Amino acid sequence: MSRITVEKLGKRYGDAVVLERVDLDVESGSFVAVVGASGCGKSTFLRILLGQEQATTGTVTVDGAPIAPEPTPDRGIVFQRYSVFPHLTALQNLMLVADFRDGGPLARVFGLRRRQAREESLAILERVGLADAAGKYPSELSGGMQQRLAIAQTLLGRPKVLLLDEPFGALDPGIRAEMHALVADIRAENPMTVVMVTHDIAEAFKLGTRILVFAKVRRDPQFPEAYGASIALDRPVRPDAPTHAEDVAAVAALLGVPAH
Ligand SMILES: Nc1ncnc2c1ncn2[C@@H]1O[C@H](COP(=O)(O)OP(=O)(O)OP(=O)(O)O)[C@@H](O)[C@H]1O
Repeated sequence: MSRITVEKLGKRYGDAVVLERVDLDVESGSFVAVVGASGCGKSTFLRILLGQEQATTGTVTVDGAPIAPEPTPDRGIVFQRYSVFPHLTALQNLMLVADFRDGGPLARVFGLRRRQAREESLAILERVGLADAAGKYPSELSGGMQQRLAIAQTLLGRPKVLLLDEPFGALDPGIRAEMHALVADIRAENPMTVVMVTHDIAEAFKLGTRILVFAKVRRDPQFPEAYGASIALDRPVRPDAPTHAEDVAAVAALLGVPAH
């Protein structure tokens, strides 16, 4: 597990300020759900946590160390539309991750470890409901199936920090509920720190242990790009208050949407 510390983070693209004064300390093992209006900088924030994007000001550390600019197996991400490798079957896509996790990208895993990697890959395919699709190529899978394969791929990497950018948005409600249960199970098996962006307030309260609302705290109607979003609300999800009615209302009010 990993502790994430964000201090005085700011991000601008040209003259447009996207994020400003973001301060955040995420305890190891937390599940932080981030909500906010479209375009307020949530994905940008995740890309900074991934190391894919540089902050303009401020610092981000994981367990006290700056974020490495290149991907590492410690951090896994699932995007809203994740592209898996098109020239590999579902099983091969997963075995590639197991190879990478167990020995780095150039390592070949032989013998017993390879058999274990295959078994583990088949097991997670089963858990995401793709057992019958092991030999299929991504182009032969529906969008929702590809997304489930992408989720399986990231979970198989057993990242210490899991970043989720609306990973369930395109899935139908039944499958989405199954994926929620899978993420909860995998978290129980392999403790990890999760930051998830979602548009769905109910999903945020269902999965999160803490809810953040990103919104502009300062505004200038003449110059809308002069100020960026920061954390406008930060609430723990209290297990003893199963309906979260007051907190849901506070989040919905900030987002300008009905609280139901
Ligand atoms: N590479 C980039 N260059 C210039 N502007 C960018 C870049 N990436 C994002 N932006 C701008 O930064 C702002 C924040 O974008 P971002 O995708 O982080 O928002 P978001 O909150 O994730 O939105 P959504 O909920 O719609 O996915 C937007 O105005 C976007 O146009």
